[in-house]
Amino acid sequence: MTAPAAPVDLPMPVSRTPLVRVDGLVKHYPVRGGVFGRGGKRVHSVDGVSLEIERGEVLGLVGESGCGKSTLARALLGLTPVDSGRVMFDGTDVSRATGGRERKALRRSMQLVFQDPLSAFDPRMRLGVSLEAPLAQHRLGTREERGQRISKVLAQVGLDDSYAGRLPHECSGGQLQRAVIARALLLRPRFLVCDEPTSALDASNRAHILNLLVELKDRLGLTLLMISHDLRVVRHICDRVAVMYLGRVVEVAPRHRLFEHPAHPYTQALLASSLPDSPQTDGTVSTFSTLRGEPPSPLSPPSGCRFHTRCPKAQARCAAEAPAWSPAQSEQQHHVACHFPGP
Ligand SMILES: Nc1ncnc2c1ncn2[C@@H]1O[C@H](COP(=O)(O)OP(=O)(O)OP(=O)(O)O)[C@@H](O)[C@H]1O
Repeated sequence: MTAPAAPVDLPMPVSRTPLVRVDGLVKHYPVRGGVFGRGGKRVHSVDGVSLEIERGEVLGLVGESGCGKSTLARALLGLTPVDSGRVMFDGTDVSRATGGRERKALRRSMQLVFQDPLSAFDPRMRLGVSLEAPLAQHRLGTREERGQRISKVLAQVGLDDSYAGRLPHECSGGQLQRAVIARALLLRPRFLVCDEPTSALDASNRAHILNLLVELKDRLGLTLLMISHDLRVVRHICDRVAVMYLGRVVEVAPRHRLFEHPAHPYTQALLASSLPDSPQTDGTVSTFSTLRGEPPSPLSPPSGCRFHTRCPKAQARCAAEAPAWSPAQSEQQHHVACHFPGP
């Protein structure tokens, strides 16, 4: 099957040494069976995404459910084949790293922190056994050295050695999420993709886990991609934020710029819907319109700007032409893909 062409390339500012660089990434899923199968339709999950993640930063990725965040994350990690585009991790092409040694090195460097701690571990296995598996798979250390490594990562996430002997159901949700993070740290990665790491937790555990991630990032020199539909999570810990809508990134900005001067109407609506009482820099409360209606189907996304069917500012041009990237209000690090950006 021929790969669909990237509908738009989204040229982003090029940093000399980003840890991760994504160029025009496209991932469409074929729909088999059912009424859609006959027409050979495809789900446009990720549709021409380009972005960079700097070393040592926490990049937030936000957007409504189904906009393609997890698909993008899996593609970044080389866990799903892409149709076109490229992911470079520290100079290595992730999608082309097929050699055993290169793939193994990438697997060790890039780790995923799952969102549901309960399903992350085999319920019948003690945590220590589950934690030893990745070390054994990579043939790292003797039995004793693996035990020492497990103790070390457990300590790093705030759990004592006794947790190695526990079954998953003998831990609370917060403790289990710490164990999930410990497992991600076992192989000494440099890049963690955290896919909704706190969505299954209550407010107090959520704050503890987010603080732990920031602390580990600083202590271990990690780079993080923090995926969340919850803007409060992103506001809490991210340096920059990328906003995704229906398979495309529409705005990227440093955190304070995004929350105080959102330029894309979608970002503005997302903020107004999720954080209605959030004060602006001038002390007033957001006056942006909240999100209207449901996102269109990713099986046949709208032409031009994908947000035009829900956008309060939409004009004829928005349906006809996909907007190119431009700096928002001449801010170097703030970029937006919109024909009519701004307040
Ligand atoms: N394996 C798959 N086969 C077919 N369609 C898929 C597959 N995985 C994801 N999709 C579709 O791709 C689109 C993007 O899904 P994805 O899970 O990446 O979005 P998301 O933003 O992470 O959503 P959520 O926040 O709900 O997890 C959705 O329409 C989804 O149904």
